Amino acid sequence: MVQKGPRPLVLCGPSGSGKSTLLKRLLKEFPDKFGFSVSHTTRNPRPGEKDGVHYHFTNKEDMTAAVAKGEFIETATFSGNMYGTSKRAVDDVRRTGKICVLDIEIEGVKQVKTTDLDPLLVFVMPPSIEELERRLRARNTECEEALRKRLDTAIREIEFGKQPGNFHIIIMNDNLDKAYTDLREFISKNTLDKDQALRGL
Ligand SMILES: Nc1ncnc2c1ncn2[C@@H]1O[C@H](COP(=O)(O)OP(=O)(O)OP(=O)(O)O)[C@@H](O)[C@H]1O
Repeated sequence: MVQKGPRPLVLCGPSGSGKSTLLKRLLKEFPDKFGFSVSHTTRNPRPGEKDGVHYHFTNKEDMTAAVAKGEFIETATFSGNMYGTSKRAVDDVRRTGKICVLDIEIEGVKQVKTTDLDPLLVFVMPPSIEELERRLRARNTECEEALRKRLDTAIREIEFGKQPGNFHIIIMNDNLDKAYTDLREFISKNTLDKDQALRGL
């Protein structure tokens, strides 16, 4: 059972839409207000990624066993790799009194909606598929095949993101400063608990 605490924040959107960039800015500006739920993944670390910080890096066998034991809130397979949020990862953040931020896939969002987590649901929208491709190419973290898969998936994700009722807000990440301001404003307005309100926003 996930412990009660501040309402979590879910960031979802196609690969390359800017979730990590927005999240990094939020955590940098408000280090004492937000905490990142560290996901598990079976994919290999990218250069610079640290185990336990960016992800808990694991393998399919261990992760499948932990999922079977009911240790995960949501899991998804993406580009051939498993991803998931463990109950412990969310509890670790909630125990500190911070707002727990989850960066998850659409399948994960659907699963989270069936739990009592009750998060604020944010979809980060890229300006276009063409621009998404430009950004992913410039990031230079994927091989051609992985990039193609991400772009194909992005088309379906954008459709889901646009459907009314699937998210509380769609943040258009055309201009990064504008997208960040929109995100901050949304969180500020929707943080109902006065104690966790983002004073000074
Ligand atoms: N508004 C923007 N304008 C231009 N470039 C941007 C903008 N937002 C993000 N980027 C760049 O696009 C790339 C993808 O962004 P980011 O890594 O944050 O995406 P992501 O959604 O977290 O992707 P993934 O799900 O694969 O981790 C990065 O190189 C980032 O610097």
